[in-house]
Amino acid sequence: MSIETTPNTVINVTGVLPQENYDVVVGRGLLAQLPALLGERVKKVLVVHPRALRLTGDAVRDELEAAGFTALTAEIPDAEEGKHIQVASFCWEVLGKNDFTRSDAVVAVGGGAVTDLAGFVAATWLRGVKVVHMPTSLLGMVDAAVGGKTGINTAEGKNLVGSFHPPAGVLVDLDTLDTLPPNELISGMAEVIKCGFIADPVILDLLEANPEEAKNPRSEVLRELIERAITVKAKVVSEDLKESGLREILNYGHTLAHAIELTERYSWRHGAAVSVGMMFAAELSRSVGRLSDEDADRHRTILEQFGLPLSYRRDRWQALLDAMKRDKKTRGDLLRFVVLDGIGKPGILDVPDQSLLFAAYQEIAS
Ligand SMILES: NC(=O)c1ccc[n+]([C@@H]2O[C@H](COP(=O)([O-])OP(=O)(O)OC[C@H]3O[C@@H](n4cnc5c(N)ncnc54)[C@H](O)[C@@H]3O)[C@@H](O)[C@H]2O)c1
Ligand SMILES: O=C(O)C(=O)C[C@@H](O)[C@H](O)[C@H](O)COP(=O)(O)O
Ligand SMILES: [Zn+2]
Repeated sequence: MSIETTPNTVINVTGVLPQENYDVVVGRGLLAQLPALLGERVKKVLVVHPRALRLTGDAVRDELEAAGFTALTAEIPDAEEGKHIQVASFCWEVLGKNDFTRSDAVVAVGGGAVTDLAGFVAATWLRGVKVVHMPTSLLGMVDAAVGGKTGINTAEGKNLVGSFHPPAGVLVDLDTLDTLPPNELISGMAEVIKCGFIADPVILDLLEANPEEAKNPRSEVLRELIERAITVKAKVVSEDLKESGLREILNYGHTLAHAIELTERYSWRHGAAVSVGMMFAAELSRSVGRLSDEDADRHRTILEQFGLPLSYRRDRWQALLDAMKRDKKTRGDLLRFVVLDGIGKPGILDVPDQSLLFAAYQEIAS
């Protein structure tokens, strides 16, 4: 009798220099690949994980110790609480007290908040050490762990401090999704849906045809969705790591989303905010005649199908506008939005006239 196993999928990301190329491996039981990925030069490894993933973090540390590394763990606060300068400072202290050198490494085990924080710590320690991401949330797998954006939040907004620091590799172990709470899976689905709207319409077809399977961590449908979304992201960041143009499309829905997250003091899941942000971007695209009614309405149907939020408070407009002025795509007084000219056809809309934004917001305000 033979046990059938699906082979791992490897998606390559091209770096600025050939030695900066890396692989995103998608499969099951991938922990054994970590030592080789870190390489022989690395002697010490800091495994960064949140409280909720203590057992997984310990398992990673034990695997590394067994392979001959000196490995230690840093347990950080959960979710957005972890993306804080004091948490980065705590990690720097651990690295300093344990004499981590430029040939040592950081491994992130957790959702997007952990990969953002650990990536930032790796980017800044001694001006840059190796980082490997082991994302454990859907959102981390399809988005945060790939592409090298790292960062923390400040009192003024989301991800306002950070750097581009691509990982040496990403291990997307689908087994970790078994313990992910369902609402977190739905949050990650918003970024999958985003990839469908900006680049890969097959994602939307798959979601519409298989809504239940898409939510099943063990299904082949979810695996295909994950691989397709990673492929979208990998292609974009391979062309434009530092967001000088094309990469802005990955920010579809995010201008309003980040403003909502700040206004809600990070009590909203990132994907939920992105869902409302995409509704807004679709309305904006429709209002300037760039997106058809049919394509704009498809946002509502798909997002609703997954129980993602579609609207936000009418009375918060001024606070949202103030926060959006600090979005990274803003240039001086000019707010800029990723819009759609059709499914899979993203573009940029410069908005000097705020009444246009207010009108689009009225369409999604509740
Ligand atoms: N750098 C990027 O390119 C990029 C892209 C997208 C999002 N992000 C950032 O990622 C963050 C959102 O990521 P997220 O949605 O993964 O949030 P998260 O990291 O806060 O994780 C969500 C929750 O799920 C828990 N969790 C994660 N994996 C688990 C598992 N396997 N089992 C049980 N619990 C688990 C976490 O402990 C947390 O409570 C945001 O800060 C966002 O800004 C960054
Ligand atoms: O990778 C990117 O580029 C993205 O925009 C992906 C987004 O999903 C992600 O939330 C990212 O962290 C947003 O970046 P920011 O530069 O707007 O903070
Ligand atoms: Zn995002």
